[in-house]
Amino acid sequence: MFELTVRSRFSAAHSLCGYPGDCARLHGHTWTVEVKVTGDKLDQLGMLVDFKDIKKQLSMIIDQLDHRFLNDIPGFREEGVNPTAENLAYYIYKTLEQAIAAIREGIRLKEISVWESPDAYATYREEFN
Ligand SMILES: Nc1nc2c(c(=O)[nH]1)N=C([C@H](O)[C@H](O)COP(=O)(O)OP(=O)(O)OP(=O)(O)O)CN2
Ligand SMILES: [Zn+2]
Repeated sequence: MFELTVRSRFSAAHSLCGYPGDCARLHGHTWTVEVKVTGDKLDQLGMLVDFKDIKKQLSMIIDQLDHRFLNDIPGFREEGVNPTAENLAYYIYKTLEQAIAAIREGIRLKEISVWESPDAYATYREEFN
């Protein structure tokens, strides 16, 4: 099994409704997003999948989040979901899942991690048999 990892960053504000402290107020982070992709077979170039193809998918979702108020993004606002690191990891996973699998047969999105700061991050993954 091979595993590829690509990271990117974006800046965005959020507030955590109902949070018993400062994080309920408007504030921002430089978020880091990490994508992990797995699969068994390399292509004729010796790649599981071109990093560029993963970066392209990641940059599309990053463009939708960068310099935004995350609470206003559909998926958070409409559902009344707080844009925590956990919920962002889930949101990005669900947004990228199909597009990553479509890059090449036999590869799949393993997990998404989202850092709020260099010291704190959340990961979402789905278990497959
Ligand atoms: N499980 C989670 N806990 C917290 C989240 C989260 O998304 N998931 N988010 C927050 C707030 O967004 C908060 O801004 C982050 O707080 P913290 O990690 O403490 O980061 P700071 O930059 O404020 O660091 P300090 O060391 O506290 O100054 C809170 N919890
Ligand atoms: Zn925060």
